[in-house]
Amino acid sequence: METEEFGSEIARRVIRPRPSQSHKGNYGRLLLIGGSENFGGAIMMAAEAAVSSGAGLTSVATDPANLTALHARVPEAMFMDIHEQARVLDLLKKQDVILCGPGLGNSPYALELLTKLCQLATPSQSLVLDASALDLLAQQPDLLSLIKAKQVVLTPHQMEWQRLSGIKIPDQENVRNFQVLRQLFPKRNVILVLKSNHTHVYDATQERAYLNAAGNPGMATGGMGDTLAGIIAAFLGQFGPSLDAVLAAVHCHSAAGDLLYQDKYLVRPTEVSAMMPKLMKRYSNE
Ligand SMILES: NC(=O)C1=CN([C@@H]2O[C@H](COP(=O)(O)OP(=O)(O)OC[C@H]3O[C@@H](n4cnc5c(N)ncnc54)[C@H](O)[C@@H]3O)[C@@H](O)[C@H]2O)[C@@H](O)CC1
Ligand SMILES: Nc1ncnc2c1ncn2[C@@H]1O[C@H](COP(=O)(O)OP(=O)(O)O)[C@@H](O)[C@H]1O
Ligand SMILES: [Mg+2]
Repeated sequence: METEEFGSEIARRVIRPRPSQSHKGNYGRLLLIGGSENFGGAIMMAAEAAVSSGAGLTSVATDPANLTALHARVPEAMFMDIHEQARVLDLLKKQDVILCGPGLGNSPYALELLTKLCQLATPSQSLVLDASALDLLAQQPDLLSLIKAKQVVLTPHQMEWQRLSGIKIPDQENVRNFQVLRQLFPKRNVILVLKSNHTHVYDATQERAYLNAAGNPGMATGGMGDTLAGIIAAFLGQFGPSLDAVLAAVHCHSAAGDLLYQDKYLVRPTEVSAMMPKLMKRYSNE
């Protein structure tokens, strides 16, 4: 099975100049769910990435311990107490994109909320599942059959994919990944972003595999995946739920990292977010 390499061409195609006649409602309503008391940074980095990548409206359902830091770091984002379940589920209904998982943890409440999310996400919504959400699904794979969302994007690193798919890291090649995706998602409305130093993207609809040409080892820093998840959510909300939007997000995340790596030994995830507006402007004009 062939693997197609992708680079900046996809970002140039997806990211277009914004029309004057537009408002925040046109660029995606996002709900980000995650950030336990101990892992608040993960959902804050995802929120910062989403806002910096052009999301129209970003809400964050997280532990109240993170409220002050979230507002100090990303005042553009709206806060909701993750424990107020009825309010979170009500807010969920009004979203274009829901990202669940960064720093969520694996508490019984996290599993309860993820279960409701799988049940309630509608066919007009996109769902991005990352980090703890993937580990919870590895424990309860039956939840996947509840999902009615239009588009599901899974963003595991290799260890998370091993837990969810049962495929050991050295064996995570194209054919086996597609076999598991078919089993987990009979409707095949899923895109797998399998993260590593050579991130691959698997589109289950077309059964095609793509290889990200950009990226560097300076990006091997905690929070870099949380940042990617926020960028993917923002691109889905703003450019529509498509494979191209996901590929463009994966490319931009790595390309921003490569620009920073030119004169820095390491790349901080928050610097990648800060680079996004400039990078998107450049691609939109090319
Ligand atoms: N500042 C924060 O609050 C952060 C919180 N985080 C959260 O911490 C929780 C646990 O996530 P982790 O990913 O740390 O834990 P995991 O236990 O899922 O995976 C991490 C381990 O997997 C192994 N591994 C093998 N191949 C890998 C690959 N290609 N990429 C990455 N790891 C690979 C590594 O040994 C690594 O230590 C998640 O909820 C996550 O969102 C992390 O995102 C880091 C930052
Ligand atoms: N050596 C590397 N080369 C290129 N990209 C890397 C490298 N190491 C990590 N990355 C990227 O950083 C991100 C790490 O994601 P993840 O492990 O989920 O981080 P976290 O959960 O800490 O936010 C992925 O997008 C991955 O492709
Ligand atoms: Mg991660």
